[in-house]
Amino acid sequence: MDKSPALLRVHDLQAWYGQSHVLHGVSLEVGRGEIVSVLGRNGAGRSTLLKALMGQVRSTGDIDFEGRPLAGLPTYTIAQRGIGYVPESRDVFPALTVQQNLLLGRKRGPAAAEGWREDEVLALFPALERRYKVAAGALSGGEQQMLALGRSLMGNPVLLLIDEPTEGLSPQMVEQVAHCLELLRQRQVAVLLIEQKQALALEMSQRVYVMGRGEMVFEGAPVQLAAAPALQQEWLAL
Ligand SMILES: Nc1ncnc2c1ncn2[C@@H]1O[C@H](COP(=O)(O)OP(=O)(O)OP(=O)(O)O)[C@@H](O)[C@H]1O
Repeated sequence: MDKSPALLRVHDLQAWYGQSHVLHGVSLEVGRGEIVSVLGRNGAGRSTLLKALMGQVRSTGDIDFEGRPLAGLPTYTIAQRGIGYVPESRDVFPALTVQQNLLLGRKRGPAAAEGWREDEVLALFPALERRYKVAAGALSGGEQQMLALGRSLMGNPVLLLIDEPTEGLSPQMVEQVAHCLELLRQRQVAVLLIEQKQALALEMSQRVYVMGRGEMVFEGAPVQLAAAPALQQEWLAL
């Protein structure tokens, strides 16, 4: 398949919560500037995959980013290497204002001259601009999700791991997230996306993985998945 050279290479990733073995040898690649989605039913292990990449759950396996190993490094160092992470949990500092949250995002990622400017991030998410001086804890859930995404851009990531960015958002905000993904693509920021809205994920992605019970069960182009109804029925239908 035609794709850019791998930016992220994961091989035989296993992960556990206590005694519970959740990832059973996951392998995947993300090319430089590539948007890749991981689809699956609830509980398939997609969020755990992102957490394992960020060093937040007990795991084994090889993880190489820009040709250097990542496994075993602390989350802070992984972020400094250029990987941004937007978890499902609306990860903002509630007592700090929108502005302060965005500025903290700048400190999380690698220092670089060509980072996202604050005004560019605010232009993407007008609700944040309107509430610039408001404490993040007073924002709606959807606005907090926008802020978490905006803050991760401020860290100037090379690769963004995004977990269900559109969950619970209004249609207008979903459009803003889609526009954000489009800009990431244009700027050659790679994305590993978990997205429950399958049509959106397929539209935005160059490649798709499907996960089932802690393993990858499909890898291919969105059109290949669309042409595989039996596979969709087995691993994606509710
Ligand atoms: N903190 C935890 N402790 C124990 N088990 C967990 C924990 N978090 C998730 N699990 C279990 O790990 C498995 C994978 O969950 P995970 O959240 O990665 O799935 P997912 O594909 O992201 O689906 P969802 O959208 O429901 O989060 C599930 O069986 C889930 O119950």
